[in-house]
Amino acid sequence: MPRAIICLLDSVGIGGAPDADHYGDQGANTLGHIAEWAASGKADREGLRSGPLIVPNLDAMGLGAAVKLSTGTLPPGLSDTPKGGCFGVGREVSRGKDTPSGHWEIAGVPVPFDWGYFPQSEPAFPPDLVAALVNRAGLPGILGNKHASGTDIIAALGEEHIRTGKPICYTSIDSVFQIAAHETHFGLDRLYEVCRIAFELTEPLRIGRVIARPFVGEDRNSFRRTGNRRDFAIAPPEPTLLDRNAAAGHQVYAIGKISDIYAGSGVTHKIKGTGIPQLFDKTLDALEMAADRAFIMTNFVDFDSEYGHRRDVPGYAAALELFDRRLPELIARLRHDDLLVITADHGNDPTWPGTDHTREQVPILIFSPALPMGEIGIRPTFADIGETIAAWLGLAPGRHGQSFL
Ligand SMILES: O=P(O)(O)O[C@H]1O[C@H](CO)[C@@H](O)[C@H]1O
Ligand SMILES: [Mn+2]
Ligand SMILES: [Mn+2]
Repeated sequence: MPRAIICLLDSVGIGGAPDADHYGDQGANTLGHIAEWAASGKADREGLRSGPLIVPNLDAMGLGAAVKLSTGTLPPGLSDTPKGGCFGVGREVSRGKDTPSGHWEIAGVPVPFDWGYFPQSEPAFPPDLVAALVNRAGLPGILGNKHASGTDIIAALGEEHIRTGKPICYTSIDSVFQIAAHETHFGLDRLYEVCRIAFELTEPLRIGRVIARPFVGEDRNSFRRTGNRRDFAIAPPEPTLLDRNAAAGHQVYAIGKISDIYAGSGVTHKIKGTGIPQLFDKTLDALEMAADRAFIMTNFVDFDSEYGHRRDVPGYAAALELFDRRLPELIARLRHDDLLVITADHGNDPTWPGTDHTREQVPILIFSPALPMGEIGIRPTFADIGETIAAWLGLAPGRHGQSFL
């Protein structure tokens, strides 16, 4: 009996989105640029990695071929002849280049509305929203109130936050309201409670997520965000693949950020984890436990949060190489009729200006011992991924997308 697994490499885009220019992202190519920089020695970091990007296992599944299909150019060091599985390219129809938009569409539900966003001007948040938050959460005020990189703003305002007890509120070009606060000086539970109130206040503005960003350390040189991040997210507007599989009585394993991204909907087994090695281990554990017709989905967030937003090319390259080294362990554990999909939700080109996501197409790499090699072309919506898995698991077709098998 079949099972299906998605390893979602958060932000590992492969360029080529036809609407990239609407976002100022024409030419962005997360994977392609990392490979180029690595090949020219610009992704070297002592003690971490050096030289060309080494990802033979992803490449054997068609990563290089997918980038070539997406952009017309084969990145240096990659191959355009896969050794197994099916490869293709996913194109997003949802207008947001954010994590929920990408994930929901992958699970069969393109986002039919425009998210709310906060302006680049300062203050970024409407005064009545701030007043309501301060009042309801009993806060002495807030800090930040602007677009920012999360690590930069903690370095800049963390000491003042500890002194004043005012949480640091910031946003980005995504539909987010983020709150950074110290785990002990402010308190983790208090931070979550402030976020819960903020979520109630921002939901009518169609803000996709309120994100708790706890950190530790005593000064700007030692502040460090912890794994206790929590996302308070709007629920998808229609039943996703997760809901459909759970409603059919089958298991749905949500590993890492997945449960938060779908607001817990359709999740039967929520598994926490941080960092690529641990998330990989949890994926192997889930595969061990998973019953027939189970769906397992893991979000590997570090590509995005630790390296893409931080514009850290060597770090991103090393993370790809780490994932690639582990991949054979997963493939070796697949049963005959298990289906593995490796894909991404958007781009976050670490060579691009700024610190935000980039509008890109994504790789779709599919492997099953039961599946012959093939190419599935450029798919007009990420929802084709969800429909393929739905068909594989024996679910009725959904409203969006088509199976490519
Ligand atoms: O700079 P940090 O706090 O990592 O924020 C990033 O993380 C958010 C959620 O993925 C994005 O909207 C982006 O702003
Ligand atoms: Mn993402
Ligand atoms: Mn991100």
